[in-house]
Amino acid sequence: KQLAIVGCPFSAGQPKGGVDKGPIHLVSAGLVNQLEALGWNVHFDGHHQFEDISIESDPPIGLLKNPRVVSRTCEALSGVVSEHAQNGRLPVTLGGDHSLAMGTISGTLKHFPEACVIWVDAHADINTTDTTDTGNIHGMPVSFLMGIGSKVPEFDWLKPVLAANKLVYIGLRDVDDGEKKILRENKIKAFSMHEVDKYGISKVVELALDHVNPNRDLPIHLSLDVDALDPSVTPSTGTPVRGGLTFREGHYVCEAIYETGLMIGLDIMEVNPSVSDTASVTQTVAVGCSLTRAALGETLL
Ligand SMILES: N[C@@H](CCCCC(O)O)C(=O)O
Ligand SMILES: [Mn+2]
Ligand SMILES: [Mn+2]
Ligand SMILES: [Mn+2]
Repeated sequence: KQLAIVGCPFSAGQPKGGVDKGPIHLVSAGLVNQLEALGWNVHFDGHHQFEDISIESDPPIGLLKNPRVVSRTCEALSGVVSEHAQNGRLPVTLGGDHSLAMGTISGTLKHFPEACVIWVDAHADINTTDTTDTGNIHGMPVSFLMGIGSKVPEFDWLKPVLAANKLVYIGLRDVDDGEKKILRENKIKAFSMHEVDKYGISKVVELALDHVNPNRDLPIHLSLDVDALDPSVTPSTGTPVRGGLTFREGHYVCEAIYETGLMIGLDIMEVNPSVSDTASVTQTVAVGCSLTRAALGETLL
């Protein structure tokens, strides 16, 4: 069992400093040893300093902030991730903000074009250049991966690789009006916190898999934003939203996806060790590590 930890100190998809330090905190909390203890052969060749991608100037394009840095970083990340997948290593990307998913998901889908994506998040991250209110590209990766909305030439390298029927959300509770319209128009399946309350998390995971992976024969890319969990569980993140997944619900999702034996890509995103006090940071980093372990085979018995 081979995996590669791809540490991505990156924050240009959103305005808050600190999320670039997420990967460093996760690794220094012992994640490599923890995964080796689960029997994984872990490839970790240090954090990829994508941010040394020198951009002389990166003025906004419309509302979009840092578009060139985000685009070039994701393009480089896509190559790193697909190379690991090519070499039989499961890429585990540690963010960094969620705009990086343009790189991770295009990278894994290059090698596993029939893969489905399970997006665990408080947010849909599917704004387009026309619908974004903030211009923060971490709120937009899914629209770029699906080729929805007006083209942005800087992102021409990213071809539409994700079909609506291969995407499913779990944990949504803070979706912009423009995004709600996009979800409806594209018939994208989403299990919000209302459905989690209504059906319970195990039924939600089963229904989500039934939708994108009915025969349980397609590879799965799990893209997890730690803000999917309640802020009482993962407080140190840039866009916290009340009413999220409990500690156990978050871990159940990861455990259940591991149990399918189909996971070929994992993203652990939006840990921001600069948000909140030390105790909150320590807790959030510890939960990030335990979610990662749960997605990679750690069991309670
Ligand atoms: N929908 C908001 C918030 C996005 C939050 C992004 C996070 O989920 O990665 C925006 O577009 O700025
Ligand atoms: Mn490497
Ligand atoms: Mn997100
Ligand atoms: Mn989010």
